[in-house]
Amino acid sequence: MVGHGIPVSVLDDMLAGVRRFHEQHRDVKMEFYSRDRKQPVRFFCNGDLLVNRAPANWRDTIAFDFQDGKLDPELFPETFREEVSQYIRHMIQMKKTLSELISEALGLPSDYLSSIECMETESLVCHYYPACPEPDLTLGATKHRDPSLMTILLQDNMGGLQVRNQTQWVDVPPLQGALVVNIGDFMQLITNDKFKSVEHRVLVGQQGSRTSVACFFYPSAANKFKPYGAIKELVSDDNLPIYRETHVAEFLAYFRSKGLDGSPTLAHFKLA
Ligand SMILES: O=C(O)CCC(=O)C(=O)O
Ligand SMILES: [Fe+2]
Repeated sequence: MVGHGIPVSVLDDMLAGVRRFHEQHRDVKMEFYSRDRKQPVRFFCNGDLLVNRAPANWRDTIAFDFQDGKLDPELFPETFREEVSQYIRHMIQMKKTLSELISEALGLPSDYLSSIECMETESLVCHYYPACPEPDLTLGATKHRDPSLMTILLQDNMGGLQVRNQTQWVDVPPLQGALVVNIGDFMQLITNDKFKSVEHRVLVGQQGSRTSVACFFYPSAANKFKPYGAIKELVSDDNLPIYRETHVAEFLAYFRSKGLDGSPTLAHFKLA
């Protein structure tokens, strides 16, 4: 979908900021290095390394965890503080619009998804995929489905993102000024398969590095342990719930315990 309402310069500034951060000397970035998820701003390499038996992800990431849209900008690296602040404001705006559109597409009142507070918290991850001398031996990101409700993705002009359509991997070519919106597994769970999450991966290139920014939306911090299951209006006697209820804390813990190994998260929550 085209990022209407978001000036292209905001997207370009964000990508340039992400690149600036990652291309600094390692010592500067190490100030933010952490593998502790409790750190709301953290820089790490190959996030999955310690759990995943699949090939390593050829990328570095700086992540920002916003709780209900809030995170003190003082914690952001100065290198792109303004860009992150501006970008997240636009993401929250766009989330509101998409939340209404998705609610309507489900045949529900437009404020339905906002009323159940399922997309109040944002996790913003800013990736850098270095050029790889032997790109056939690895992947930028191994195949996975996002565990979020929805993800808004911004990519630079290098290409490499692919989505799975049945048995084929299909390129998602970069388009300046455009954002990609992915449905995540938690949305599939609450919509009882009406909206399906998309499997995707990122190839690495030999020529030049790639930057991208993914904004994942999750339930409000206050609802971390609130059970979510199939939306009542979407189930009936001939359309029974497919998955058991779960809360986002459990869902993410399960997702993280297996890493980006490509195995389906939702299978674990399926009712017999
Ligand atoms: O870099 C990309 O285009 C995709 C990143 C991604 O899939 C993720 O962070 O979950
Ligand atoms: Fe993803």
